[in-house]
Amino acid sequence: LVSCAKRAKTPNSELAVCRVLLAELEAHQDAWPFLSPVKLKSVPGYRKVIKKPMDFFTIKEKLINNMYLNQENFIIDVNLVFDNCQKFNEDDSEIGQAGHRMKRFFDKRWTELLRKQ
Ligand SMILES: Cn1cc(C(=O)NCCCNC(=O)c2ccc(F)cc2)ccc1=O
Repeated sequence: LVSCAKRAKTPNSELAVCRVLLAELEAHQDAWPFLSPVKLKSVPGYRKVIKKPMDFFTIKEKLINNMYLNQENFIIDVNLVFDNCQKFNEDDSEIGQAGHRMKRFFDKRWTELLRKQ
């Protein structure tokens, strides 16, 4: 028998993992700084320092509107949230600490979910 070709992951099954993971990020107790876009008018300097703002609500919108072609683009946006946070906030600040905890959580869950696929 010819061995069946490795089943290609269809984009929607790839993105299903992204939806699961985003829901877990949003439910995390340290998610509060990232749930909505940083208010550029009320956070002095943010607009100048952070060239590509990103947040979990925007990521959810992009998932719903099929703006991610694959998991990679989703991961890039999630990491943008954490990279922006590290750039703008001191490591020992409230928001800086939340960002480090959220990044550790994301990295752990992503590898767990990917190993399962
Ligand atoms: C990532 N980042 C966030 C802020 C920031 O000021 N973010 C808003 C905090 C206030 N938002 C809340 O407290 C909140 C939001 C939603 C919710 F469901 C419960 C509480 C500033 C710099 C920065 O780099």
